Amino acid sequence: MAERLTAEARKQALGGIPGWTEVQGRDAIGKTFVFKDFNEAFGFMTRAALVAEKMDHHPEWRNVYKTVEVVLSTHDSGGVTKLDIELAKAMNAIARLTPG
Ligand SMILES: C[C@H](O)[C@H](O)[C@H]1CNC2=NC(N)=NC(=O)C2=N1
Repeated sequence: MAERLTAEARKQALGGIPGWTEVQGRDAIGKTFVFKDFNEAFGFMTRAALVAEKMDHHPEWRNVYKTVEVVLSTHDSGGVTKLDIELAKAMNAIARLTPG
């Protein structure tokens, strides 16, 4: 099982992934992506879902029209691990290919 990052390691990792912040009240990270329209938002989710499934690491997320709210946490470990950081980076890379 992946190990939870220390608060310090989490903070440092977040510094390298623009837009991601700590979720208040739980050991998780989050980002709200805003795209041009629903098509772009859902395209992002489709691409991200394929990566998540390949990683066997799955997001908590909510889509309303062109906005996708994402929360990442490693449920098996009860907090943020390197898997969440990897998926967050992958999502940022995918979002760059999905113009908002
Ligand atoms: C059995 C399977 O590998 C686990 O349940 C995986 C699936 N996807 C997961 N996703 C997330 N975000 N956290 C997990 O702990 C997790 N565990």
